[in-house]
Amino acid sequence: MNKKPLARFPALRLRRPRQTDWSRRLYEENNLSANDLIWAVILKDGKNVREPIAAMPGVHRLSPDEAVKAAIQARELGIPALALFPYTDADGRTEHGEEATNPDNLMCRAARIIKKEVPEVGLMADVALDPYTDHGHDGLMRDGEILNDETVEILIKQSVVQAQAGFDVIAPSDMMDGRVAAIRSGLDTAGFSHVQIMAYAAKYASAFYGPYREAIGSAGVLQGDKRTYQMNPANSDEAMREVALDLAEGADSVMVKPGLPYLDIVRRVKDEFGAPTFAFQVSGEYAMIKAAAQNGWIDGERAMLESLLAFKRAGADGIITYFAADAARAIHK
Ligand SMILES: NCc1[nH]cc(CCC(=O)O)c1CC(=O)O
Ligand SMILES: [Mg+2]
Repeated sequence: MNKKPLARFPALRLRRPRQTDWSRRLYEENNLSANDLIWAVILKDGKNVREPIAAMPGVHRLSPDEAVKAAIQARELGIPALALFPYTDADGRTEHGEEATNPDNLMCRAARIIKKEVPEVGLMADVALDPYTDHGHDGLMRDGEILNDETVEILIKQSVVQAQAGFDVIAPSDMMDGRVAAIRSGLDTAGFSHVQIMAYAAKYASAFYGPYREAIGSAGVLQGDKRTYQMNPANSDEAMREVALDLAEGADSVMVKPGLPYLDIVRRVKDEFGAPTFAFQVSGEYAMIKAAAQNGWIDGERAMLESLLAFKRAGADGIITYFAADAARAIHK
C-alpha cells in the first residue's frame, strides 16, 4: 500500500467523506454481520435451567432444552453456529476425566436434541478434558505433569463421540501437540470425514479466561496454571509455528485466543497463511465490557459492536463470542 498522499492539504481533506452518514457508510472498509458470529453457550444438566453466571452478567448456563431455544434464536438472527461448553460440578469430575468420552454426556445429549430440532445451525464442540478432570487441567496429569500423547488418545475418543452426537465442528482447545492430525485420522476412520476441525492453534495462557472457569466449574478445582501447554503471551513467531503445524495436520480453520489483546496475532495469521481465521472473544473480555457498561462508564452496545468490528479489521473471518445474540440483534435494528 502506498501511504504517501497523492495530493496535499488543502486539496486533500480527509474529513471531507466523513461529513454525512451516507458517505461514511460508502467509505466503510470493514463490516460486521451476523454471519461472522459463533455464539458461545455454556451448558448445564437439567431441564428449564437458566442459571446466571456471576462473572458474566447476561450469560446463563443453559440446560439442553434451553440451548435448543438459543439455537432457534440463532437461526432467526442469522447466526451460523453455536459453540458449546459444559459445566460440571465437583462431584462429576474425576482424575482421568472419563466423562469426556461418555457418548451420553451433557455435550452429546445437547447436540443430539439441538441437531434434531434446529439442524440448520452449525454446532461446534470444545475438545479438552478440563470440564471433566478433578484437577481442572485440559489433559491427564501425572506427578504434576500434563501428559501429551496419552491425552491425545483420549481426545480422539472424545471427538468421535461428539461427531456421533451430531457436532459439525470439532474444536480442540487443549493445546496438546499433534492432536489435530490424530483427531483428523480418528474422525476419518470412524466415518466422519465431513466433520470439520477448527483448531485452537494459538491459545495463550491468559488471565482473561477467569470468568469461564467459574462458568464451567473449574475455578475452584484448577491446580496451578496451564503454562506448560498454553502459549506465553510474549510470543508471536511461535504462534505462526503453531498455526503452520495445525494447518499441516489438517485443520480446516484456525483460531487465535484470547481476542482483543491478540489482534496482532490475528492479523499475522491471516496475512501469513490466508487460511480461515477465527478469534475467540473470551469470557474476561466479555466481562470487562459488561462491567464497565454496568457502571455507566462506557456505552455497552457501542463497545460491544466496536470490539467485534475490530476483529474483522484485523482480518478475522469470524468471532466466537458470548455477545453473539446481542450483537446480531443490534446489527439488525
Ligand atoms: N479447554 C479450555 C478452554 N476452552 C475455552 C476456554 C476459555 C473460554 C473463555 O474464557 O471464554 C478455556 C479456558 C482455559 O483454557 O482454561
Ligand atoms: Mg499446537
